[in-house]
Amino acid sequence: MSDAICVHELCKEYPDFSLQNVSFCLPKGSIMGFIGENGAGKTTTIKTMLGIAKKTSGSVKLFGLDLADHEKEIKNRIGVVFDECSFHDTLTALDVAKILGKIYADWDDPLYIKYLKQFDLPEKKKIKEYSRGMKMKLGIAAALSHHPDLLILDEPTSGLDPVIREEILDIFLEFIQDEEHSILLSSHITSDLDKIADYLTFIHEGKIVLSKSKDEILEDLGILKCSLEEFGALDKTSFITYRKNQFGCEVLIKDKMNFISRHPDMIVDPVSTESVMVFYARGKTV
Ligand SMILES: Nc1ncnc2c1ncn2[C@@H]1O[C@H](COP(=O)(O)OP(=O)(O)OP(=O)(O)O)[C@@H](O)[C@H]1O
Repeated sequence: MSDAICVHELCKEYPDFSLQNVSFCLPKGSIMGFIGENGAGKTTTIKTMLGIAKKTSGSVKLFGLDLADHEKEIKNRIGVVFDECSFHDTLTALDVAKILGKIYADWDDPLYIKYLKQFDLPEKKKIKEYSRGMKMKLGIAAALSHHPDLLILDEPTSGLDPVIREEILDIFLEFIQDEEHSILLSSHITSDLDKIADYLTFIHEGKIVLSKSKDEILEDLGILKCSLEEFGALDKTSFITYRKNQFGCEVLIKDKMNFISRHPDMIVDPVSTESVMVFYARGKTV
């Protein structure tokens, strides 16, 4: 299986923040959830990958090609949505079609109009009169309407109600059905990622802390609740982080099956995407 995205040791320096050797690959035909707390570096990674922000070092391949050498081809094959609306707010949805029709070789007006109707977006209303959710839906409609092979979406479902979120997640799932299309989706709404992501990449303070298939993560990791005495007796290599609370300790265990076989008396609960994010962001290491 070839990769739609392959990021290798990507670095970006801002005065108060640095992206440090970010590496991950997204196999073609799959959805990757890109997760991290506010300010972890998700948008910076996406902007640096796309050349919108200049990288300090590292390499990015999209469809196996270098962006610098194949910019036009690559940009035609990608649909991008950022959490802030990228269209000027005096435009209407129809104006957007006129502009994008000139930019993208495969722009599909009938498909765009179909999405406007499906998402209940008025064609002639100015974007400044759209709600936040409507602007987000417009961005998604526009990104899908030039038949991209890859969607890169920064918080695409934030600001949307659960009904339209589910509809959009279904569209994303349909999009990857032919195994040629892929999606990188950053989100705080971990329940959305639980539903649709095949791979999860966690970023914390500018570094990738975990990037694996969701199934592997769910099989490998577990949460142990134990007393402080029990925690003190644990083999320190058996866990990743821990959090103390008023009752004792919660511990993010790795190689869960092996741990359970060595500690049959202890109860290890399954992890969720959200709990893994919180353990990496707020848990302590030894
Ligand atoms: N143009 C910029 N100049 C300087 N610093 C920046 C710039 N853009 C982002 N940063 C800093 O980089 C850090 C990471 O920001 P980024 O937007 O990538 O985080 P994020 O994970 O997308 O967060 P959120 O979930 O809140 O959108 C922040 O500390 C931010 O202040």
